Amino acid sequence: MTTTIVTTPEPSDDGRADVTVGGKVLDFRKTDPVIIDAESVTASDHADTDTVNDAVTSAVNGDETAVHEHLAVDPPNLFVNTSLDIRIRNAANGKRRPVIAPWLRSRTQFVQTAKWAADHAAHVSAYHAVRLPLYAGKLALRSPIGALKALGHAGSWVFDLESSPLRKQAVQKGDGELYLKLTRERHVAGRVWLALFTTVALVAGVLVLWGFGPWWAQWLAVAAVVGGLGWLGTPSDKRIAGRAVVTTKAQKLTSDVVVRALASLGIAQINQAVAKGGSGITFPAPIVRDGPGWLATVDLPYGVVVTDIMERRDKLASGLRRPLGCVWPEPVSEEHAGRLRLWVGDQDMSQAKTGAWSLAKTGRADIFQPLPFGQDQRGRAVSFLLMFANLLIGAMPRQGKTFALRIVLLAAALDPTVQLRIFELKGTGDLSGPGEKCAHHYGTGADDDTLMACLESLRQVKAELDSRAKTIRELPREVCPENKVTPELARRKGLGLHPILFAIDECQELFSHPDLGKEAEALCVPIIKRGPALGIMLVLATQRPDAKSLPPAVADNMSLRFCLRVMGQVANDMVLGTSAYKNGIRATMFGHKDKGIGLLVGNADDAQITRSSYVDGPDAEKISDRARAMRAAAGTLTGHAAGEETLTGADSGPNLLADVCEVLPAGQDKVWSETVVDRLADLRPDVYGPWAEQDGKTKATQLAAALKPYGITTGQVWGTGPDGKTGNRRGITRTDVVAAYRATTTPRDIDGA
Ligand SMILES: Nc1ncnc2c1ncn2[C@@H]1O[C@H](COP(=O)(O)OP(=O)(O)OP(=O)(O)O)[C@@H](O)[C@H]1O
Repeated sequence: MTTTIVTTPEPSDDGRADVTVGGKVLDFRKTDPVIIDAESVTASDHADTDTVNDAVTSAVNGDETAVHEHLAVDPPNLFVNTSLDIRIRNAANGKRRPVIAPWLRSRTQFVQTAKWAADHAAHVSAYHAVRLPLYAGKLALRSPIGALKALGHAGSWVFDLESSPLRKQAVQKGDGELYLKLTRERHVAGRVWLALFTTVALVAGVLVLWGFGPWWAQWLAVAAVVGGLGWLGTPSDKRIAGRAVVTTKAQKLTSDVVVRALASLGIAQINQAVAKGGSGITFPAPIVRDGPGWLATVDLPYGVVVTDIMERRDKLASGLRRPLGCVWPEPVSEEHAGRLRLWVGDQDMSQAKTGAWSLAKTGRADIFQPLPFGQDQRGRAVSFLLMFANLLIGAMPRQGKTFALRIVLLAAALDPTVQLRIFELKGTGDLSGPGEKCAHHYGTGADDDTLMACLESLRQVKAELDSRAKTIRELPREVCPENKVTPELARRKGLGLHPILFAIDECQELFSHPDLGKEAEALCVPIIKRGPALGIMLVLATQRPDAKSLPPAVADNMSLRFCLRVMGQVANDMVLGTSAYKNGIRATMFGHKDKGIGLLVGNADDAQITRSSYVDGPDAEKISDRARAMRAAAGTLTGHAAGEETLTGADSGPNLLADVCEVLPAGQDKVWSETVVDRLADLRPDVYGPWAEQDGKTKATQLAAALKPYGITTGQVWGTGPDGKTGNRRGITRTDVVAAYRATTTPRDIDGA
């Protein structure tokens, strides 16, 4: 096998030197020769020989044994001068650094940085302030030594002791001329007089200060003298003040360290590759600083896939000599299965300080824009667009599922146009902030009443699907070109297209209920499928992601998924989607300490390791108060938050209006009352079955009586019966029912448009 030796071109200003090989830019950072396997450089690699020759000197070496791949991937230590043309070319290719640092351009980042600087200064000042007596004691103890040193230096200067060795040397060499010259230059007499004068002046100054000076000046003088002498008397290897902040600088990540760590995983192909005569491990890009850590891109030996590395993350961390929470291997999905992106943080992600949630203190959210959610392992903000999507959150117990859900609900609460329906089926009141203060429907507990109320709310939302679809269908094209809810439509008076966020925490309680589970599934599936375009978002959270607790028809159709630590492949795939585990998207890699850290799928091309922002209970209450005030001002405080009970719960039976809406499909505007009753009996035989057992006229009277409290009247309607007979009979108008139903669920118009 032949080997092409490529000498590294001279680096650019920033220490980078780019070589174009095979259409890819290889970025070298060292001046060492780089050896790449000739097989990896195809004919096309040499097509643009001018480009390559500018930077690359190729030579063919027939030595079969020298087939190693060593890319100069380690960060540079030296700045090397470069010729002007290469500098210009590299500058043209290079990334321009911003004229004004990004943190100075972003108000949030500026405030964060200023806050950090103020905090830091306050900490350092407080640290040293409490240690001032200690520092004073140290200085006082060291001041006698300092005084002796000062006298020594002064004596040596006055009597010109520094030149004494030179004079001795002149005597030893017998160089009389030099001796005389050195003696003439001594000026000892002048220095003695100056020293005497200075001493007298000092003594006089001390006496004057002692006799006539104010007390503070006397103490200041004592402090200055003792401090100065103490400083002089401090040994060079000792400090006076301690360190207020100890920085733990993480070890630089180099290719050697990465190869060593990979070799420690016990994977046969890697061991063969790194053994003498093996093909080695290649780095298609240099190891670079990336946020608060290092990023290495590695091409694993043939046959090794990234998932092999991910499932040995703990061993990899041991090989890198870093805490587990610092080591984050990921596949590079757009490349081959053996390309590994390894990010090694300076600090354990679970220990690293996350910034405050951006909406924690001020600001309002817009549901049509990405909602701030957390940070990735590199400290970059992670937000996602919940509008037109559904979200599934899953995890083992106590890993941060409810905290993550709460962030989403608080963000939605801060957009007053969003109607919240929140059911927290654990019963601990974790979501009581947004639930009690802002939600249209709110329930807490796993009892039958709460489950029935949740189901009833779901029925209402399900019934909304048809009425919203009809509303959208009937809107002029220019108003609704995409046939979906827009911010303008969501605010339009009377349209009833306001966004609805339906959240169920511990949804397994509902889905696994022997009587209600099936209906809950039947309601959620169409909401998940049709809801997003109609402005309805479903957010489910569960600690038991299995087929019984989370029906596959529900789990399969969720578009956004956030999975915190889970134990196995089944739970992983249930939350993150089929084959996620096989594709290396594994929330099983998280440990017990990784609270709030999970994989977010559906927001970007690749799964994002994300830590949800931390907002504790008291802070959530304050944010909810803010959101409630916004809603009150916008006139969107409805239902539970406004003190009205629009849910009937188990005892009061299902919602008649929602049910009538459901059995009257869009397009059937006028329907005989007896037909409506028959359909209601089909929908819910246990409730409406007895109504349907009566004759046609009685059925109509029964329905009229039931609808009367809602202001709905019946009238003569032309229609066709099940037997095909047509005629004029008592019936209802669909628009009347929809309008009455909306009056119970729709918040008032936001902007009065
Ligand atoms: N983003 C976060 N950062 C740091 N710690 C967090 C974060 N989110 C949650 N935690 C910690 O994890 C603990 C458990 O969180 P949470 O109550 O959300 O878990 P859970 O999965 O909902 O639990 P359960 O299954 O019992 O309902 C919290 O008490 C909190 O201290």
